[in-house]
Amino acid sequence: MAYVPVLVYYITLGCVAFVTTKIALIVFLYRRWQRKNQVFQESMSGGKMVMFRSQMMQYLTADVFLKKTLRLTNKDIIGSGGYGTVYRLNIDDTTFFAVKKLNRGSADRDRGFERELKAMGDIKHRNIVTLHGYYTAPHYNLLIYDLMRNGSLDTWLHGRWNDRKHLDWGSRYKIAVGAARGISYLHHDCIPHIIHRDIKSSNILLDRNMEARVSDFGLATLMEPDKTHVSTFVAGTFGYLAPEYFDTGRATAKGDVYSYGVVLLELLTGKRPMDEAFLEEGTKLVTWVKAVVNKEREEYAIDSGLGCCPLAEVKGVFCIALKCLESDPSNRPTMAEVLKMLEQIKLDKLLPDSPDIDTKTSDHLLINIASTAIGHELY
Ligand SMILES: Nc1ncnc2c1ncn2[C@@H]1O[C@H](COP(=O)(O)OP(=O)(O)OP(=O)(O)O)[C@@H](O)[C@H]1O
Repeated sequence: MAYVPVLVYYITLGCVAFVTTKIALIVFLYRRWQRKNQVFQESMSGGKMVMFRSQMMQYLTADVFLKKTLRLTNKDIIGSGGYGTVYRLNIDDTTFFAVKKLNRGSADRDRGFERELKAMGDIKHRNIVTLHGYYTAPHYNLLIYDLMRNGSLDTWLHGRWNDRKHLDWGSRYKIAVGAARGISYLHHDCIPHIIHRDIKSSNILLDRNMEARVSDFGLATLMEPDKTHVSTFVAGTFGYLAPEYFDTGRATAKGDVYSYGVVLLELLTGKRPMDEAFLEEGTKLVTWVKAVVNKEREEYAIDSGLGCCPLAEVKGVFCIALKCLESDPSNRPTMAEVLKMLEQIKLDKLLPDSPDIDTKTSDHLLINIASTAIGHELY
């Protein structure tokens, strides 16, 4: 009987030793993983540089990177938006990055800011712009992204005449599918799930193969946009915001689906969501397209710059866009469903023959619609 307390003692000791070793092992592995994934470097100007380790970054030291980054000037600017200015960073003849300088520094931020950035750095997907690292300083922050050679979808569709380039139907369809895949990944495959909150054509960037990459995810949550930036309202951009957002102020995955529907309409019609012509007539792109599609006259709304395109596919994408734009969020599909429907359109095309439309021959109709019919009698 005297053996029992001794036995209990040894069993307890064994359990405690086992649990302690496990915890120590987990801590050790976590620390090693952290060291492997990040390179910390203090800068000369009191900031902190963090680079996430990846294949692309393995030959770069944080030191070289930081020196080049801090030497960026106005002539390196490639764009600007509500959150700050974007620069092109050339490391050598073959390695380039895009550096986004956020207007505010880390002085007014809590530690959650860096935690969010690290979480953003973990996300790797072929339809999402990779965040390679960041630099935090008291008065500004820098985010280091992949450089997207072909700029934004917004510039391709609505840039000044000399910036605007031709996007045929094949390219537009591929962009639609790529962007849907990227957003679907954020919504369904990331743990925790991520709501983008600012889906729009200027946040869909195009790589050298014209593959769509979703950018700026997480930024809307990370920082309140610059108050001077008129197109941005709390989080998100006018023209892309789902109607319920104005009532609730809550960003949801279905709100992203709505914004994605607006991007689909831009791809189909070539028009901006808040085109001046619409505003003058007291309407907007979504309302106008809904009216056109209700009358089964989609061909009148198709971008005249599209050239020859398969009408069945185009109509299919109009139909998906309108599902995304349902006023009641619960009637909208999820992004995974949107992606499936888009892919199905090509599969269906392999079955029966679908008629093609040459939008060039109906140019005069499109011009009529755009210039006179918006908001009034459509036809
Ligand atoms: N990774 C990148 N590679 C290449 N160009 C980029 C990259 N990120 C941004 N840009 C360019 O810089 C422009 C400004 O980007 P930014 O994200 O700061 O603002 P935005 O998306 O246009 O507007 P907002 O800040 O209101 O969301 C983009 O339109 C794009 O042309």
